[in-house]
Amino acid sequence: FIYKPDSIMFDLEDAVSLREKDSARLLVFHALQHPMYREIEKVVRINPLNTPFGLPDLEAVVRAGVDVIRLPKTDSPEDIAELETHLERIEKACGREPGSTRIMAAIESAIGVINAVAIARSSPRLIGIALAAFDYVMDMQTERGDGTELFYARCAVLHAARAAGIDAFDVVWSDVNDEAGFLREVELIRKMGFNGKSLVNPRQIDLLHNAYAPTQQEVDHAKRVIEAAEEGERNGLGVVSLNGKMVDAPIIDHAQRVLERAAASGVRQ
Ligand SMILES: CC(C)(COP(=O)(O)OP(=O)(O)OC[C@H]1O[C@@H](n2cnc3c(N)ncnc32)[C@H](O)[C@@H]1OP(=O)(O)O)[C@@H](O)C(=O)NCCC(=O)NCCSC(=O)C[C@@](O)(CC(=O)O)C(=O)O
Ligand SMILES: [Mg+2]
Repeated sequence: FIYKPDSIMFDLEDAVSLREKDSARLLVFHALQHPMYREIEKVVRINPLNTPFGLPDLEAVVRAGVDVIRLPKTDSPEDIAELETHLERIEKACGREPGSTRIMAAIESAIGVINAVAIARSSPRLIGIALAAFDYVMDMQTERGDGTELFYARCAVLHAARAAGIDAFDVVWSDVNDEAGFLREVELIRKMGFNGKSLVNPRQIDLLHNAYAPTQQEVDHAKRVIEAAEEGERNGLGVVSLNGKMVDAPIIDHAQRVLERAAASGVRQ
């Protein structure tokens, strides 16, 4: 995988026309079992369970070894409970370890945003919740713009994820040729605290990883914080100072996170 994505997502929902739902499902069923995808986290966006395609999608991809189900248009914790009931049954039927299929809930409506906390806390299978903008702005009777239209939804989804201890993923950026616009949006969501973003094109992978990578300056500072903290500990001090600034537990945690992110994504270019 030359692009080094964190995971790969196969879509059976809105990127697949109604006439091609069955053939797409079969393709994904085989792709999931291909050795090429053995090492990477495999996500499948199934169709909603209130359509004729949702359950056949689930039956096929769980048997084929999917890692994470992305449930589109999640409006309530009951949607997750329904998915879980089916997952338990299918895992048992095909001999998969119970609970091993994880869930990412995509929130795409006003009611989904309102219920974000209940959704995020509804299952131990949830690895994260994602905001999906295009359906959401339709529901809100507005349109995609500079992000003002997503202001409340982003805050709500992010807080729900944090309160539940799971990841939060931002919306897709669909104009793949507008690199500057993509980077502006990435900068905003990184500062807000999102763990990342759903992507639609391989050209976006490196840009996103690079924007999330800490700068050399941040890495150097994090190392000095850790050194100062270690020295403080040797001297029995709870709080130490580095260049006149207080270094205490949250600052040390932050420094450790910067170093972890550098180990995962390198240093920003
Ligand atoms: C955007 C574009 C048409 C641009 O085409 P272009 O042709 O200009 O792309 P190029 O860069 O020229 O391609 C260079 C090379 O990369 C290959 N390549 C391109 N894309 C690739 C890819 N995704 N995966 C692997 N490979 C890829 C390509 O095959 C070529 O390979 P090669 O020929 O070998 O050189 C194309 O990317 C694309 O279709 N993306 C997927 C769209 C998608 O997934 N939509 C559904 C999810 S959103 C949604 O539903 C809304 C939502 O529901 C969201 C939510 O729920 O979050 C809501 O409500 O908001
Ligand atoms: Mg959608």
